[in-house]
Amino acid sequence: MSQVLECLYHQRWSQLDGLGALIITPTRELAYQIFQVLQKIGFKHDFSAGLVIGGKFIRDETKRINNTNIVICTPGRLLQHMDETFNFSADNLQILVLDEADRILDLGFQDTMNAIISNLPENRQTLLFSATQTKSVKDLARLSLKDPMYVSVHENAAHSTPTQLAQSYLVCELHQKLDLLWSFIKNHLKSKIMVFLSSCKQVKYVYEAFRKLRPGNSVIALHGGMNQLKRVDAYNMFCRKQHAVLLATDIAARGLDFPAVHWVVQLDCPEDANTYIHRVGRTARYETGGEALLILLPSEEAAMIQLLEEKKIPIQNIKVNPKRWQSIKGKLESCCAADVHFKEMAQRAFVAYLKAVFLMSDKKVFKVHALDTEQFASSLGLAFPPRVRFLQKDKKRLEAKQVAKDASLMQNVDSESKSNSNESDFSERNKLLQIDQFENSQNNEDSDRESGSDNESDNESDNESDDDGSETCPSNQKDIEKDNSPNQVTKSEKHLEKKRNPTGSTEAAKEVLQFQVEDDDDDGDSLFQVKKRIDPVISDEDEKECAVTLEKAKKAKAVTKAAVARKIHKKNLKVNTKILFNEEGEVIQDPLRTRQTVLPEEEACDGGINIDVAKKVMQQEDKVDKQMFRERIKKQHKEERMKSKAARRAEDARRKGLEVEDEEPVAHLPSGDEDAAIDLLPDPDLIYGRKDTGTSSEDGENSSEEDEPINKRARVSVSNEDSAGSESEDGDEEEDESEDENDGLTLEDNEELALKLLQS
Ligand SMILES: Nc1ncnc2c1ncn2[C@@H]1O[C@H](COP(=O)(O)OP(=O)(O)OP(=O)(O)O)[C@@H](O)[C@H]1O
Repeated sequence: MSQVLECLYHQRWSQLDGLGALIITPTRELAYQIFQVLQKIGFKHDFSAGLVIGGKFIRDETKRINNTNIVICTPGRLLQHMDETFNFSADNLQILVLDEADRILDLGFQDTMNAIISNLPENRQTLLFSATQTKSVKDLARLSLKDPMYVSVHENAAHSTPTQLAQSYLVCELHQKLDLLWSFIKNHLKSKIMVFLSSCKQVKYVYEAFRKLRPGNSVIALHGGMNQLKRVDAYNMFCRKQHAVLLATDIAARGLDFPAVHWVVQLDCPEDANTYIHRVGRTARYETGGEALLILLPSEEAAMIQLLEEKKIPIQNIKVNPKRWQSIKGKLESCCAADVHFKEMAQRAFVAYLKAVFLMSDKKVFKVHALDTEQFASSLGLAFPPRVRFLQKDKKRLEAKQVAKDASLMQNVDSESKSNSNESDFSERNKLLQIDQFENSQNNEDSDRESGSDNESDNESDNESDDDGSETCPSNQKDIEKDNSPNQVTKSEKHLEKKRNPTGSTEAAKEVLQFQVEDDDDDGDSLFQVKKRIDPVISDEDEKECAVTLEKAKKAKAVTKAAVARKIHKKNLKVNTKILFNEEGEVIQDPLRTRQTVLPEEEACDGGINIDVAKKVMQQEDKVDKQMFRERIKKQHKEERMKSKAARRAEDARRKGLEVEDEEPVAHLPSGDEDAAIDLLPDPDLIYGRKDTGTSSEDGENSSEEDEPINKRARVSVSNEDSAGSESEDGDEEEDESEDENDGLTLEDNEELALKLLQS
């Protein structure tokens, strides 16, 4: 860090010069820690510095990154800025620092780092730091280093780890690991302990389990599946605590400088000796002391210890004091029974561990088929081991290999035993059993030599390692059980069965409760999650039926209206129609639903739809609709009028008897009001129309449209009358009465009456 500050200071670097130093780290925590150190030691400088890591708001960074002199970052986020941030330039870069350089340059970051390096100027100083530095020429070439200088602290030292670090290992079975950890924590309550596990899901589960069981020391979790704020919180909390337990994945293995860590416990075996060195490096830092404990499985011990010795790591074997042993298996079982989420976490942890072991490249150390999965599941509190598909597939692959070997051997045996053709099935079966046993013992020897051995072969290796190692392993009993277990017989029977029926159904399909494994994106470290699935026990017939139904369901397409219409049209099907009947049983024709227009062009269309003709038909139909609508409204109005007229007449008759006052319209005329008088004159149109409409209305026929202006005019006159002070009711009466009057007058009478009125 001081080198970076010094370099820029000597060059009189200013904010206007842009990016001068770039520090890249593999984890966010490490970047955060370096940033904190930079703040401490560089606060008197004028340089601007920025922490550019994932899990933060990129918009804030985008605004500032162009004016930042020292950027501390993780590779992914830096590349994102290089790709997306306008004007981001590293052209003036003076110094590039790769912390934990071997990790940064390994396969996981290869593409990202290549892209980043291609954006950097070649003339720069490059500093690589790591406790396990890469000397790979290929890696150095990628960085375009000229005359690189290698500086090492431990190059000629007797050991590659600090002398003040006490290192030990103990061997225990997989199903005893959690009890061991619990016992260890309970016996070191005043210590600051870091515990390394191989996957996020294991960290999650163990954290949750210990949170429930309360060991008496603070338990903190740190893994890649947590959001950034929680990660920073966990980091800071563990830094502050005098004694606590940090459960972590390898994101905490490198570079992090937690103060005064007493113990580093590696509950799961590190992937290689380098990872071991980085993990134990979290304790015994600078001049302080510390202790490291490595937990190994019997199947891991020999190969791992050999790797550590090759790396000059002094480590001694220790044994557990059985008096201090505490088991939490029962408690975990009850937690799983009480809390389904906890149980699911246990299932995920189970699968994640197996996956981690399965994916390890060093098959001499990591033998996934050597693991006793049933006991492991039970130690996590699970009643049944979840189904792990990748393991099953791998087992099947190995079994198929085995069967092929058996078959070839059987052929030889058959040819030899042709002379004894009268042998019974029973003796043949016995022979097969013997051959099987012979084969197994052969394979055991082979698989001990090979990496990724078969599970059947691991009993012996277990025995060997038990002899070497832990007191806690009840291996003898287990082996006896295994020897007498139905598995051996089942396997030879399976061979026989397979010989008879090579395509026979799998036993796995008939398990009652199984789980399937799927990809999981939310976790950085592990890729799989457990999904609960219940496979009912089904007969072959049911299975066939199911298969047929599924096949049909797959073939069936979604039915659309258009598809139905096409089908109807193709098959000339007649669609159902709705017919209404009245009480007499006659069909009620609904004119709105029947089409009125038939065009000759339409008949010429032979199937299909002619758009132009259809338009014409629609226009015609539209006219018909309008006409029908008008008629319906008129009819309604007329009915209303007739009703109100009848009501008024009845009222009038009640008041005045049957007398009709002829002079009434004139009597209501206001004197001197010419316009009003003219308005009140009988309209010839009205009179003529009245004659027609009057009769027609009497006949119950619809009145014509021309009635409307007449009525309007009559209404206007009434309103004028109203404005002159007369009662509206009377006006209405006048209109109606005049109508009645006019009905009895001839044209000549009306004309005469009009002239008289004009003269007056
Ligand atoms: N000269 C020094 N004086 C006092 N303390 C120092 C000195 N150098 C380093 N330290 C302390 O030693 C500890 C480890 O230092 P640092 O983190 O730089 O080591 P490292 O080699 O980078 O470790 P790692 O390989 O884990 O990243 C830190 O707590 C740091 O403060």
